[in-house]
Amino acid sequence: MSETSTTATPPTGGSRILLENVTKRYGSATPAVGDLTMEIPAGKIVMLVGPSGCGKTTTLKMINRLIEPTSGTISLGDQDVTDIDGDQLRRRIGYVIQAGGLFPHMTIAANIAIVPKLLKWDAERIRARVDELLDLVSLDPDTYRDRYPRELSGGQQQRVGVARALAADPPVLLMDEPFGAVDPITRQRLQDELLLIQEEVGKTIVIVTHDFDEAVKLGDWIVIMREGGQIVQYDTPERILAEPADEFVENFIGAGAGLKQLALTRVSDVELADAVTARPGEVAAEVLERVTQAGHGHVVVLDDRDRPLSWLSRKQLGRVTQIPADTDAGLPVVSRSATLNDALDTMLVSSVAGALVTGRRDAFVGVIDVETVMRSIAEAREGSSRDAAAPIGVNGSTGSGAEPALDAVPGATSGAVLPAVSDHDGAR
Ligand SMILES: Nc1ncnc2c1ncn2[C@@H]1O[C@H](COP(=O)(O)OP(=O)(O)OP(=O)(O)O)[C@@H](O)[C@H]1O
Repeated sequence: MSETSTTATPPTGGSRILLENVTKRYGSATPAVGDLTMEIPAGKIVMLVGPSGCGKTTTLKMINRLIEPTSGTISLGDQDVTDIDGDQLRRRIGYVIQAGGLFPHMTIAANIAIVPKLLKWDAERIRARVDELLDLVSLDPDTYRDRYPRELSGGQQQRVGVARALAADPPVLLMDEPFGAVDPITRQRLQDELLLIQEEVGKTIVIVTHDFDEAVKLGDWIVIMREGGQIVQYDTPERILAEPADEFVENFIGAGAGLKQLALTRVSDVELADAVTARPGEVAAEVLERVTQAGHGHVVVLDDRDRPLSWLSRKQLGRVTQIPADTDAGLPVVSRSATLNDALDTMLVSSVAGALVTGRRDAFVGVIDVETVMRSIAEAREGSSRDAAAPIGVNGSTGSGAEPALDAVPGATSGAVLPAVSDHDGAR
């Protein structure tokens, strides 16, 4: 059983975003963002990282015109965003902020329905869309649609924030430190979920983060910025780790670049093992027979939505007459979008040196064992440098006028990094 997280063509597609010679001054002589030209490829996740105050949020908010650039142009697909009314524009660009930014006096359903209401969708269409989105972000619609934000955990609120941003199916999603306000375990889960959602929706996503590890995990591409919105390096996570552009990037990556490479391989990139499965209520002796015939040591018990409930050994099966419906709270479960790093962490608590792997809506897809992880890590190290096309990212003139395009020559740029351009696929 093996699956892959890579889709060559985005399912619904996002729009390419292009910033051309964009400058933002807030008043002082030094601009917050100076003469930035940057392409965000359609259907990809681009991470903006850099130290506090370097201009990440300013860059992000200029894309949906929450901040107006002092000069330069920004286009979405073929359209200059300054030609689009600000409100109209923001309906076409989903925006997610830390802690979800939900309106406390509105129910979850009403929060998600804000843009569809503005777009005057009829009530039935809105209701259906709200339920569809709650399901997409793994919240049960019947349980959550009528609750208020204060009745949800931080992670759940953040999920609703993502659902709200996706409500009118915008081609672009902007996220400002979306997972900054939740604990590390919830953050890992939300990151995994975002990757699974992206497999379904294929949006163009720009995410601001302080966290380089998050950038490595989520990004098809990473933009490393320094003060003034200066691009220091714009490349794939693999190449930034393998070939940091300079000392600033090295310092930013921090210690353990080798270990961080483990975060580049996902559970979905490796071969998963099959498992024998059973449902609560089945006769234990019959299940034991299946397990024995398959030459396995365990059975995975699944609920009616294929979510794992428990992972029983032959010994445990021998002690019961019927398969129990109990949920094992300590079950080692990992999403298929999780990194091998996450998987190893999870396995440490598992007595069978493995973990159960789940996909969309927490449905069981297979088993990953510790040998597979170790083998994949060794292979990933050997073959880490793949050629991938790099988008444009420079400060200063591109030297080519209106179209600072993919054939721009690195030597023609002033100051920053314009990586080599080759075939445009397969960031990971
Ligand atoms: N409304 C404003 N008025 C004046 N200066 C501002 C304003 N907003 C941001 N700045 C300045 O512009 C620069 C870039 O700020 P920005 O918020 O874009 O940085 P950032 O990289 O997102 O930082 P952080 O990671 O801390 O959020 C900073 O020096 C900041 O002080």
